Amino acid sequence: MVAAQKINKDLQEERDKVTFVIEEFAKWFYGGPRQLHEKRFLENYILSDPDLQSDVDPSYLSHKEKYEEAIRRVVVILKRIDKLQAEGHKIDNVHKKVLGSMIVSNVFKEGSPLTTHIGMFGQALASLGTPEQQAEWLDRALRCRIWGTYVQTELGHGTFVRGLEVTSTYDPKTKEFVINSPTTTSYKWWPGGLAHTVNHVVVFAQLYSLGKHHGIQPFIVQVRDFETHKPMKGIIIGEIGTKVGFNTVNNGFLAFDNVRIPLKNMLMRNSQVLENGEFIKSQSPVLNYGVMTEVRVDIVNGMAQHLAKAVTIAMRYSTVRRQSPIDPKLPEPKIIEHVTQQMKIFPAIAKVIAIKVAADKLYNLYDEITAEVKSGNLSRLPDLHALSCCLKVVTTNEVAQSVQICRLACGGHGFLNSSGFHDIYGNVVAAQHYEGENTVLLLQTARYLIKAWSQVLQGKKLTPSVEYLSAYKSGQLGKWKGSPNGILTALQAATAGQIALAYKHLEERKKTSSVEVATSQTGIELAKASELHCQVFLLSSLMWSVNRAAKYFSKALGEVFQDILHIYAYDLALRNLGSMLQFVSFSSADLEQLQMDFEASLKKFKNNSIGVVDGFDIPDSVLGSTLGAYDGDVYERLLSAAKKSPLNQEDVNKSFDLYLKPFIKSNL
Ligand SMILES: CCCCCCCCCCCCCCCCCCCCCC(=O)SCCNC(=O)CCNC(=O)[C@H](O)C(C)(C)COP(=O)(O)OP(=O)(O)OC[C@H]1O[C@@H](n2cnc3c(N)ncnc32)[C@H](O)[C@@H]1OP(=O)(O)O
Ligand SMILES: Cc1cc2nc3c(=O)[nH]c(=O)nc-3n(C[C@H](O)[C@H](O)[C@H](O)COP(=O)(O)OP(=O)(O)OC[C@H]3O[C@@H](n4cnc5c(N)ncnc54)[C@H](O)[C@@H]3O)c2cc1C
Repeated sequence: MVAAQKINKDLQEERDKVTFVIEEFAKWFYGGPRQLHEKRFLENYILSDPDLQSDVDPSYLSHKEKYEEAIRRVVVILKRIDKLQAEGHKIDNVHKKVLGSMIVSNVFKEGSPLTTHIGMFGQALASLGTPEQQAEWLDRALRCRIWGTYVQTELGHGTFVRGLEVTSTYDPKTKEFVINSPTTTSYKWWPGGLAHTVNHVVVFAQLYSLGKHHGIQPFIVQVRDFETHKPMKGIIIGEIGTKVGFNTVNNGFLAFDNVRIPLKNMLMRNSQVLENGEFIKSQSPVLNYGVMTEVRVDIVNGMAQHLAKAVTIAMRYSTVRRQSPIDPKLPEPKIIEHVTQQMKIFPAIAKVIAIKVAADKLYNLYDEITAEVKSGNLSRLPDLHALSCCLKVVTTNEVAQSVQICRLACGGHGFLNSSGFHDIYGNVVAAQHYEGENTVLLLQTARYLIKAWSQVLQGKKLTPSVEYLSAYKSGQLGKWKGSPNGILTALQAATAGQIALAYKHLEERKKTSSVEVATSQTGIELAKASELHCQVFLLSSLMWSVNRAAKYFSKALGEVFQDILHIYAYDLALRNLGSMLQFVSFSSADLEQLQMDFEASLKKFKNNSIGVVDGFDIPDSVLGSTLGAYDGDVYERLLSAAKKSPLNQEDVNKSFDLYLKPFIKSNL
């Protein structure tokens, strides 16, 4: 298909310079040839459905119409998936990821009202429900015959889950729970799909039984009638209004007026209530937080894909766009020739790879540790929690910033909706808020780091992700070397130094305050330490992966990975100089050299930059951008998109006769 396209000649000229086989890179990026093949098959199979070929640009629709169009598209896709499965094509986890983050993000530019159904409601049933409960609800949920969402946050509390107000009180006489929202602040608020889409919820509420409080527990509640879709008795439900993005996610509010549900509707894989009201405690209260952990892991993977879209747009546009002669005797260059443009885009390309590699490692860790937890071994759960929290934060923050930079790198045209940046940005910044507020999650990782430092002080052995703290304590880190490996050790020294300082100040504060107050007072340093620890993880994972690539891939691709690693490491070092200067000794010559090395790495990568974004393998139908299409036909696309504006469907708008003309006349 691509071969038949007429390609912009500047873009072709740059593609001709690429030194590696793009297909080899794409296979690596998607986890292997099978996965790449399946991804392409699914994208093509779903997006070619005639009912998705509508010429309607949803950004011109009203809020209500956008939702209705999103639901229409949901059903088209669900039918398509049903057909595929009926033909014997198994939808596995790989496909779910593809569906979740690529196709869905383009078909539903502002998010899908069913993402939390698949990603959270289904997951809650699978991980919190007993086998009997799964038999009753899970299969129907997976086949989308019931729709649900994950209802935790309230108007008054999102972060502090233990502070939620909705109550679930067991009535042993009727063997029912009574779910109630006692105050305005106890209204459930935010869940995706809640407002007008779902008919079930997994709701988190404070459990009371036989007059005793047993903390936050999950319950399944039907909120709308199967036939009429009207709210069930005692259910007050609606939508929370327009947002910065995510406008088709149908986020809702929900209150319960003493709603009765049967005993079997408490999800009892972990804790249980017996018929007589007796409460059986789970192995750990945090087992009920498992769905949040899983989604944090998914978010990291999603961030690599969002940024891949943004850099594909910025890179292709920068190859097609010509502006401002560099040498006055020569024609205007492609804007990618300006080194400042390379400085904006190439580190963002490197970040896609670093985040993808970290997400893969996190998925592996998630799978290993979840299997251990299922067999009753919770010992490594804190490792997973600490890593998933800080990675969720740092990747959402970094990607939000990089998407902005890519948008700005496209000049004025980047500000058009048709460029695609607006929707990518809306989806990314939403993730800075949801699934745990970013500062709060950094502080969770910090708890782990402080414990690790205390173990170092006691001479204990640490888990691999924090082993560098022992190396710092024994004076092995802190000498500057300008290689990626040297940057990693410098960053490790800065992180360990920051943790040691936070620990010291925490201990000092503990002399006059409680642990909790002292921890809160030390929050700024703790959050900084977590952020740095995450950067250490990202860089060390990338180094590990690039070294591995040298063994498994062609020499040409191995070199590209090396170039990417260098750009990533130099950029990271330059951005974190302040933190490193406190704990590592540099000369001004070292810093001058770092800047020169960074600039040289941009130059070295330049010829392969277009090849890498092509290797992200994002078809135009998924990218949805006038600036970033494969053929580089930017100006025709901009014009054609503008012509579709509803305002352009008539020569004169009625506001002229209604307002402007009378005004001009009245002032004569
Ligand atoms: C056609 C369609 C096809 C469709 C196909 C579709 C395919 C779809 C594919 C799927 C794609 C999906 C993509 C995503 C999209 C998502 C969309 C948006 C979703 C947004 C959802 C949300 O937004 S949903 C609400 C999230 N709301 C939070 O996120 C609250 C944060 N708030 C807390 O999470 C707790 O409140 C907080 C602070 C920890 C304190 O909890 P607390 O007070 O109980 O505990 P403490 O702080 O006292 O901690 C006590 C000890 O527990 C430890 N610990 C705490 N948590 C732990 C944990 N999780 N695991 C282990 N350990 C944990 C801690 O480390 C301490 O350990 P230690 O004592 O040893 O230090
Ligand atoms: C787009 C979107 C989709 C969502 N989807 C869902 C969903 O499907 N289901 C669901 O249940 N929820 C959902 N949520 C809710 C979301 O999970 C919460 O908004 C999020 O966890 C943050 O909690 P909060 O709003 O209470 O923030 P707050 O905690 O009120 O944060 C406000 C400020 O207070 C600070 N702060 C709070 N506590 C601390 C602390 N301990 N230490 C230091 N600073 C602190 C924060 O850092 C922040 O700066 C969604 C939210 C959004 C935006």
